[in-house]
Amino acid sequence: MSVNLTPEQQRRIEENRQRALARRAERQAQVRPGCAQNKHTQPQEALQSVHLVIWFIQGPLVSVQDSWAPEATLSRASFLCLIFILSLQTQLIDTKGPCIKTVAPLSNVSSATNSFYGQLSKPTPGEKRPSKLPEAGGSVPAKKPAVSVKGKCVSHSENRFRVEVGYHAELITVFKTVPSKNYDPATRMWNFSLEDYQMLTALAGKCVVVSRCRLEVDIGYQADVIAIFKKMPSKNYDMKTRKWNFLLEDYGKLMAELSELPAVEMEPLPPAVLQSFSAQFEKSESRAPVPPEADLSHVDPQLTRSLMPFQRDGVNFAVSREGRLLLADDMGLGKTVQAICIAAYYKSEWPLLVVAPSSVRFTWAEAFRRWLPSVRADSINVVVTGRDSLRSGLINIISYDLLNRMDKQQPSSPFSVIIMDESHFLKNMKTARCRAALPLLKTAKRVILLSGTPAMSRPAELYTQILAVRPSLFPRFHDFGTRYCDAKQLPWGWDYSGSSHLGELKLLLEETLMLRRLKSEVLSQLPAKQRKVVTVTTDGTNSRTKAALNAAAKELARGYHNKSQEKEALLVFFNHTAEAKIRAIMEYISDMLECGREKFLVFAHHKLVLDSITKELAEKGISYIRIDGSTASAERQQLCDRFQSSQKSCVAVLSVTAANMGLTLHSADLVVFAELFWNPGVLIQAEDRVHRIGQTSNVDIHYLVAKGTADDYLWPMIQEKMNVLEQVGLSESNISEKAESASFHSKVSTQSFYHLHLTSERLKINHVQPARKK
Ligand SMILES: Nc1ncnc2c1ncn2[C@@H]1O[C@H](COP(=O)(O)OP(=O)(O)OP(=O)(O)O)[C@@H](O)[C@H]1O
Repeated sequence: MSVNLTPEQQRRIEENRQRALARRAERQAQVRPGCAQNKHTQPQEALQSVHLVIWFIQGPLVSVQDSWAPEATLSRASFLCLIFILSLQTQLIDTKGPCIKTVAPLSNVSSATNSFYGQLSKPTPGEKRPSKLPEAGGSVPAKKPAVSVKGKCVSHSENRFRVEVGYHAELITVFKTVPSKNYDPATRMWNFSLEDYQMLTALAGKCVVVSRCRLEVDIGYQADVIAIFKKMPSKNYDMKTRKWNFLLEDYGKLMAELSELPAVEMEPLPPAVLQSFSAQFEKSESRAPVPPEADLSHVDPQLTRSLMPFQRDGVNFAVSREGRLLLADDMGLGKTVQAICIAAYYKSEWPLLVVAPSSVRFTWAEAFRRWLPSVRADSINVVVTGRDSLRSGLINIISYDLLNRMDKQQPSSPFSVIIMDESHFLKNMKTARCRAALPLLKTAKRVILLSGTPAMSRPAELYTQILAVRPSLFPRFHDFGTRYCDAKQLPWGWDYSGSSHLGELKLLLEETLMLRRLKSEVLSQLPAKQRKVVTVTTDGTNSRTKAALNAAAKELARGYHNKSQEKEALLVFFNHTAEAKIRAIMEYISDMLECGREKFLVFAHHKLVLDSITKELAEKGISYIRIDGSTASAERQQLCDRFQSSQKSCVAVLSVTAANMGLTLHSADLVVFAELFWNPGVLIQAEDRVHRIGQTSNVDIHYLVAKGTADDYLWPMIQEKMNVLEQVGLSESNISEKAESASFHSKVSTQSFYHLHLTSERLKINHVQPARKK
C-alpha cells in the first residue's frame, strides 16, 4: 500500500535537501579551503566523496519510480527490506591532484527505475564537470571507479528508517552530514528521518536507443531534469511511454547537462552503441544509406541473372560491409544463393570454406554446381571423414562436427573466405564446434554467417555470431550480457538467460552486421501461413500409459528448486506424453488423408512416434518418406526429390530435430506437428520446409497439443521464448498468439466426437459430418 506525500512534506524534503547541500558545500570549503576557490587543489585528509546506491528489491512494497518523484507515493512500509549498495570513491589524496569532479558509473546498477545514486558523490553546485561529446568506445564524463558496500534500509520507527551496514568510516562521515541523523546505541546503527531519505540518494537514469536516430531517456521525475530536457533542440515527449526522446546528435549535450545536476546519475550508452551509431551522433538521419551497387561482372552470369531484387540487395549489403555479415533472412528466401554470390565476389581470395550441418553438406555441393558452373565440379571438396583433406578443393565443404576434428590436424587456417550455414550452431561458446570455428573466423577476412533463426530462444545466443562478424563490438560477453541479457548475479554466478533492451539490440545489429528480411516484406506473392492449435485428447490410451503420464505430471507439479531437476522431470513427462498421444496422432493423420490432404509433412520427436506413424502408413499402403537422425546425408536429397515429384498421396515423416533445416518440401502445403519441441526456432525452421520460394498455395500448420500432458508446460514456454525473439526482430510472429484453436477428440474415447472448430474453409467442408458419437 502506498501513502501519498503531502505537498508540505515534499516541500520540507526539498528544503532539507537544499540545506544539506549548502551545509555540505560549506563544510567542504572548510575542509578543503583551496578547493572552494581552486578546483584543482585537493585536501590531504578529507574523504573525497561517497556514492550511495539503493536497490529496491521488494517490488510489491514500493512504487519505486514514485519514490523519488516530488509527487511521490512512497510507502512507509517500503523502507522495509530495501537493499542498498554504498559505493565509496576511494580516490586517495594527493595535494597536487585535482579535486573530485566525477564519479564512476556503477556497472552493477541494474535499471534506471530501481537504483539510486548518492548525491554526495556529486560535485557541489559550484563545481563544474567537463562536458564531453561521446567518443567511440568511451562515454560521456569519465568517472573514477567506485567500491561498493552492501547494506539494507529498514523501518526503524514511525517516520524513521535505519541503515543496516557493516562499519565503514567514510560512510559514517556521510551519515553525520544528514540533518536528521541519530545513532541508536541499542541497535548500534544510524537512523534517519524519512524526509532525509532523498538526501542520501539520487535519481538514476539511462539512455536507450529507440530508433536509428533517436534515444529515449529512462529516468524518474525531477524538475531540473525536465528543464534540461526542454532545452534540447530535438526534444519529444512520448505520451505512450511517458518518456522523453531526443535525436542521437543531442546525446553529448544532454549528458553533459545532466551531469551537472548534483542529484542525478546517468548511465551512459554502452561503447558498442556509440561505435555502431557513431555517424548518427554527428548528424542523425532516420534512413540508413542504401548500399551502393556492387560490381558483379566477374561472377557467373547464370547466378547474377537469377538473383531476385532483394537478393541482389543482400549481396550489395554484404559488399558494403566488406564481406562480413550475418544474413538472417527468413527461412526459404534463398540465403544459399546470396551467400554463393557474395563468396564469388571475393573469388580472388579463395579457397572457400563452407561449414554446414552434416545433413546439408551435399546440398551445398549441389548448389555450387547449379549456381557457379564456372567452378569445375572436381574443385568442390566435400569432407566426409576426419581423414579427408580440408584444403584439397577450391571450395571445401565440411560439417561443424568434423571441423572440430580437422582443426586439431591443421593448426593454421588457409581460408580468408568462410560461409557458416545455420550459424546458430555457434550459439554456445563452450561447445567443441564453436571452439573450433571461432579461431578460423578470427583469421578470415570475409565471414558470411547464414541463419534464418540466429537466436533460437534468447539474446545470449547471438553473442558468438556477433563476435565472429564484428569482434570489436563486444569483446567481453559480460558487457553484452548486462545490456541485452538482463544479467543477474546469483549466489552461484551470473545468469545471462534473460533479455533486456531488445529494441536497441535489433537496431544495433541492423546498423552493423545483420540483414534480415521477412517473407512478408519481400515476397508479396508468397502465400500466407496459417497456424492452428489442435487440442487432442489422450483418452483411449491404455491404463499403464495413463498411470505413467499421471505420475510424471505429479512429479513435475511438486516444484523444484533446481532447474536441472525440473528439466529432467519435464523430459520424463515429455516421453510419457509421446506414448499417450500416439493414438490421437494416428487418427489425425488418417483424417487428413481421408479428407483429401494428399501430401503433407508430419514432424515428431520420439522414435516411438515416428515408428508408429510409418508402421501404420505402411499397413495402410500409403506412400511415405522418412528422414530422421539415421538417414545418411547423401540420401536425404533423394528422399526430398521423391516427395517433391510424387503425384499421389505421400506423407513426409520427419524428425523435428534431424529434418528441420536444409530441406525444400514445398510441394506440400500442410505441416502437422505431432509433438511439440521446447525450442521455437526449431519449430519455425521446420514449418519453413514448406513455406519458401516456390510455394504457391496457402500453408497450413497444425500443432497437436494434448491437455494434461507435457504440452501444458511446453506450449507456454514456446510462447514466452517466441515473444523475446519477436522483440529482437528474429521471429515474424508468435506461434501461439496468431494460431487459431481447434479441438480434436479421439474417436475411441467414450465421449469421442468430432468437435473441430474449423477455421480453414476447405477443412470445414470436409469435416462437417454427423458427429460420430461412439
Ligand atoms: N533466385 C532464385 N531463383 C530460383 N530459385 C531460387 C532463388 N533463390 C532461392 N531459390 C530456391 O528457393 C528455395 C529456398 O532457397 P534456400 O534453400 O537457399 O533458402 P534458405 O534461405 O537458405 O532457407 P533455409 O534457411 O530454410 O535453409 C530453394 O529451392 C532455392 O533453390
